Amino acid sequence: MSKRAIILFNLGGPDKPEAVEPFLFNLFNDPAIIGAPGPIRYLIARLISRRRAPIAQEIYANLGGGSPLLPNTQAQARALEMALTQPGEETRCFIAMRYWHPRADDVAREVAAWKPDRVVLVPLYPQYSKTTSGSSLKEWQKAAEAAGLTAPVSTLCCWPEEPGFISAAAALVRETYAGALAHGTPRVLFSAHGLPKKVIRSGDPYQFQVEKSAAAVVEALGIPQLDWLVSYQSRVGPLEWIGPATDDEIRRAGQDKVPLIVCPIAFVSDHSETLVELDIEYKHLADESGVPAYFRVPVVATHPAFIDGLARAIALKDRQGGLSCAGGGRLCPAAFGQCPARA
Ligand SMILES: C=CC1=C(C)c2cc3[nH]c(cc4nc(cc5[nH]c(cc1n2)c(C)c5CCC(=O)O)C(CCC(=O)O)=C4C)c(C)c3C=C
Ligand SMILES: [Fe+2]
Ligand SMILES: [Fe+2]
Repeated sequence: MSKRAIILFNLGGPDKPEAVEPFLFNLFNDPAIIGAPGPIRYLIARLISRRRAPIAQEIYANLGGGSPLLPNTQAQARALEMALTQPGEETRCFIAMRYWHPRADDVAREVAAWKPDRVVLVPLYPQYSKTTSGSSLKEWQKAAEAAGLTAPVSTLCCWPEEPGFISAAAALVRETYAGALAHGTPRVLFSAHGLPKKVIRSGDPYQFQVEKSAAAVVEALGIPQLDWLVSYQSRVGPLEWIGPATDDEIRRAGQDKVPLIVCPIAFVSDHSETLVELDIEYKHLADESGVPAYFRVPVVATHPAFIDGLARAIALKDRQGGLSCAGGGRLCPAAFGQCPARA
C-alpha cells in the first residue's frame, strides 16, 4: 500500500489569551510581512506585537479567548482525507500553521516519521500571495530539509477558480441572496483580506486572483444585473492598502439604502476575520450607517462541493507532479512575477 501525505497550510491563530502576543510576534517577524533586515525586523516585531496584543486580545475575547482556525482546519483535513481515499493508497492530511501551532518544523518531523511515498503541498488560501501561501511554502521547504523528508513533492500553489470552490461559494451566496430579497435588491460585496499596495506593486498576484474568484462566483450565480463588487478588509499599520475598503463600502450601502450581502472570498474557514470583523464589527457599522439589512455568507468550510473539488485538484496535482496552479500550468499574466508557477 503506498502512502501519500497532504500538507495543508494556513495562517494559524492564538489558542489562548497568553498566545496572542507571541503569535503576533511570529507574524510581524516574517520577512514576507515586514521586509526589513533581520535584527531591525526583530525589534519592529517586538514593538508592534506588544502594542497590538491588547487590541487583538479584545478581538479574540469574542471567541472565548482564542482562534477557532485550527479546529475548523482539522474538520477540513478529515473531510479531505475521506474524499481522497482510494484503494491501494493510504492518504493522511497534516496541518502546518505559519504563525502558531502546529508549526512546520514539528509537522515535518511527524511526516518524515510516517515515511510517505509522496507529498502534496496545499495552501488553504484559494488565492496566492507571497505573504500567505508563499511564506508557508518557503518555511516548509526549510523544515522538510531539516527533517530529512526526501519523498517526491508536488505543490498546488493556488486554486482561485477551482470549480468545486466556486460552486460551493455560489450556492451559499444564492441561499443568502434569496433570504435578503425581502428587504430590497441586495448588493453583494466580496470581501477579501487586504494587502499593502506595495506588495501588489512588487508583482504579487493576490488581488488579480481575488477578482478572478469573485467574477467566477458571479458567473456561476447567473443573476441578471447583479449589483456586486470586491472590497478589502482587515487593514493594519500605516502603509497604504489596496481598496476599496470594506468599511467604506458598508457606509456607501447605507447612503444608497441597499441591503448588503458580504461574502468572504479569500477565507475558506471561520476565524477572527469572519466571526468578529464581519459578524460583529461590520454588522454594527452597517446598523449605524443605515444599511437596511446586513447578511454574511457562510464560508465554504466542509461544503461537499468544495471538499470534492479541492480533493480532485489535489489528486490531479499528485498525478502531474511539480508545482502549478489548479488544473496545471500558470494562471497569472507575466506581470505577476511573484506567482511561483511556470507558464
Ligand atoms: C488571505 C489571507 C490573508 C492575507 C493576504 C493576510 C495578510 C496580512 N495580514 C496581516 C496582519 C494580520 N493578520 C491577522 C489575522 C489574520 N490574517 C489572516 C489572513 C490573511 N492575512 C487570517 C486568516 C487571520 C486570522 C487568524 C485567526 O483569527 O485565527 C492579524 C491578527 C489579528 C489582528 O491583530 O487583527 C494581523 C495583525 C498583514 C500585515 C498582512 C499583509 C502584509
Ligand atoms: Fe492577516
Ligand atoms: Fe498559482
